[in-house]
Amino acid sequence: MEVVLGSVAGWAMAGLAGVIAVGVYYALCMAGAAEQRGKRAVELGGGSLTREQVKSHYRKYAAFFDKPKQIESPGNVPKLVDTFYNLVTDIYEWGWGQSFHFSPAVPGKSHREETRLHEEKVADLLKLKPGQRVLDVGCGVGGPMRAIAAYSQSHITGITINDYQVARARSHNKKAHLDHLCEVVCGNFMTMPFEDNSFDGAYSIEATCHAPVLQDVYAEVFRVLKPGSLYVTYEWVTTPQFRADNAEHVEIIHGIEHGDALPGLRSYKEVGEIAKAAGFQVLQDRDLALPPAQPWWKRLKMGRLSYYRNHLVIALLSFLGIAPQGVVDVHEMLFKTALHLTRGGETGIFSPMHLLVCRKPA
Ligand SMILES: C=C(CC[C@@H](C)[C@H]1CC[C@H]2C3=CC[C@H]4[C@H](C)[C@@H](O)CC[C@]4(C)[C@H]3CC[C@]12C)C(C)C
Ligand SMILES: C[S@@+](CC[C@H](N)C(=O)[O-])C[C@H]1O[C@@H](n2cnc3c(N)ncnc32)[C@H](O)[C@@H]1O
Repeated sequence: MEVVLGSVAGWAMAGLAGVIAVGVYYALCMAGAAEQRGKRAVELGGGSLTREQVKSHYRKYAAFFDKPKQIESPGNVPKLVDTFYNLVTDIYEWGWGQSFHFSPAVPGKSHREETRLHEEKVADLLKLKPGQRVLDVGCGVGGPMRAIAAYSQSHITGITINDYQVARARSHNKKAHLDHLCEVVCGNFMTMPFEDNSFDGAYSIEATCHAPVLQDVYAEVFRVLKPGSLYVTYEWVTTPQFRADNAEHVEIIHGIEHGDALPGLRSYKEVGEIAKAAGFQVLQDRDLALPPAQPWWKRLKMGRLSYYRNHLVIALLSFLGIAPQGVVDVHEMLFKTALHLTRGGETGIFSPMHLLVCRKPA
């Protein structure tokens, strides 16, 4: 009898160990992986930073927001943004996907479909045609670029300040067999390495919010566009509901700025005025987040449970020495900014998709 019980217990233990091993493997390698499974948890790192640099660079990044004067100095901003994307790019790809932006929710559609629709809207607004030369200002790892190139058959050149993103974007372009239509350049969109009047169209998706001086990046886009061409941008702004004398509003906006490397959010009114000051005719100036659009923050809110799971996975990986020290802090910062972004959406004081359609006069 004892022998039988002993062997049953042995099998039960072995079964339990097997279940735990599969669970740990799933948590480390699969859980929360990006929709396109471009990144696995065990591959989370610090972009172009060495493992040893992650913690200290995170501290430096956070310190910027303790001393707002540093952020106000325009020359410091691109470096700060570059550091930020070294810290977050892997986590974004793992937990969100290859397109680093929001999209209005669409009933019955998946996050990937919502994202694609929001990106194809850019191609439609630009009236893109096969063979045209188009600029993606602040291209990330190229999710939008690939969707727009595949949809329009135009040739897209993306620019990003972060060299780790350049490598990621090039690798994704190749894997998607779109490298004949998509190319990526590392550079600062405040001073772009492109000829005057050289593009048939340009767009920026949730990227120019990082510009220390918005008029300067708009002026650069204006310079490189051919006369008569269009520029479409999705801007992060405060809306007419924002009140500077409301403490909760101010806290939400500061939380968004801190967790998203922003030198200071602009208001919905400013962006159109700035585009005009840069020389553009503004053809459309409106918030795509307004009803009948469904909440863009829905996925952010619904993902709350998976963020806790992600946090456990990252803490475990960091404890085991697989993920660099500091990744836990970065993840915590993102968790907090997700709360601020959600509150920004719910209160209606913030939009990540204020649309401008601009034309460089013919
Ligand atoms: C345009 C910008 C980025 C917009 C979004 C793509 C990102 C803003 C906040 C990010 C995230 C917040 C919470 C993370 C979560 C804690 C983690 O477990 C998985 C990844 C997140 C969901 C992450 C994903 C990307 C964002 C939604 C800015 C920077 C101008
Ligand atoms: C939130 S991501 C959006 C990326 C992409 N548009 C997308 O939707 O997936 C912002 C992008 O802007 C880029 N960026 C920010 N400041 C920049 C600068 N000064 N010069 C070039 N790129 C910059 C970042 O490197 C990042 O790729």
